[in-house]
Amino acid sequence: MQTLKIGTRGSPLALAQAHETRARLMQAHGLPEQAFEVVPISTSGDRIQDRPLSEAGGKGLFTKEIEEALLDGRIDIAVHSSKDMPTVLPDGLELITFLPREDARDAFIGKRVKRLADLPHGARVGSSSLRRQALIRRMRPDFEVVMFRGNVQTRLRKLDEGVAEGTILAYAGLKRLGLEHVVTDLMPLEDFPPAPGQGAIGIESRVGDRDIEKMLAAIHHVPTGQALACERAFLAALDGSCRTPIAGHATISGEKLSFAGLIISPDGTESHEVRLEGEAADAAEIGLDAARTVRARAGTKFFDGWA
Ligand SMILES: NCc1[nH]cc(CCC(=O)O)c1CC(=O)O
Repeated sequence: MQTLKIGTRGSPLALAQAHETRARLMQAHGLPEQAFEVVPISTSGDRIQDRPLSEAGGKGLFTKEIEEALLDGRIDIAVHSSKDMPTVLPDGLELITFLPREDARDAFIGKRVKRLADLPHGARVGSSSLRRQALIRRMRPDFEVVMFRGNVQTRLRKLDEGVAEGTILAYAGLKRLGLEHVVTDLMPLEDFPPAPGQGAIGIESRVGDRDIEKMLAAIHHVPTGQALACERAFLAALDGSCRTPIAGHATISGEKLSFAGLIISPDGTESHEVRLEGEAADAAEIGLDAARTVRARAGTKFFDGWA
């Protein structure tokens, strides 16, 4: 039998996610480890460390080289953090397989205090995500947000060195790395809504590759797929103005879906929220509807300021 090649980035988180995917495929199909090979691929996003990704070219930076390998047949599937995936994929590729979502919340890591709200006036908080920066400023305009990139270990070192007094990261990523012990608090979904796709591992494949599609169908988690369809439709409908921080989170309960979305100015002073419920089967329409609603609430002037 040929080995199935699983492509992903070379970061510790990407490799952990590829290994989780392999374990689920082994379990679902009764296959040995040797039936799979994890292929690490370096992307432009991994190489650019000195500026925010939103300035360097955005999300596609983490996927381009991996998608080329998938289209060339050097790998058979690609494992991604769904959050890092652009809403429009290259022709011939699809993102239709999702593993059961991990906790989607953001986590706070404080050096001296446990909670973000307990930091003293004027404290420095590290983050390079536009969404987190804006949400931090909305909660506490007195804080100074400092640029913080790099992997978890680098960020923890920066806290030790006193560059900032706290930072915010996705809880899901920390859990997958076995680092949940560094977390001092979890941010509530209501005040600090996560990015669309946060916490969900997505598996990209070639359109029409029947054997692979069948193999992946066995590990696909339907409710996560529905939540992601809603969140990604919301994001896609608002993406035109890519400097606007966007949050969106859908939860599924039986046949029902609840969605909460938010757009916020980078300085945190103006934000617009939307909440919608409906049938899980209409996930994408709910996301699109939510985007229309929030766009109408915000007015066109909202997007003009920093687009
Ligand atoms: N942009 C980096 C990125 N992409 C996915 C995760 C975490 C895992 C996830 O959300 O599934 C992270 C790190 C972070 O935001 O802290």
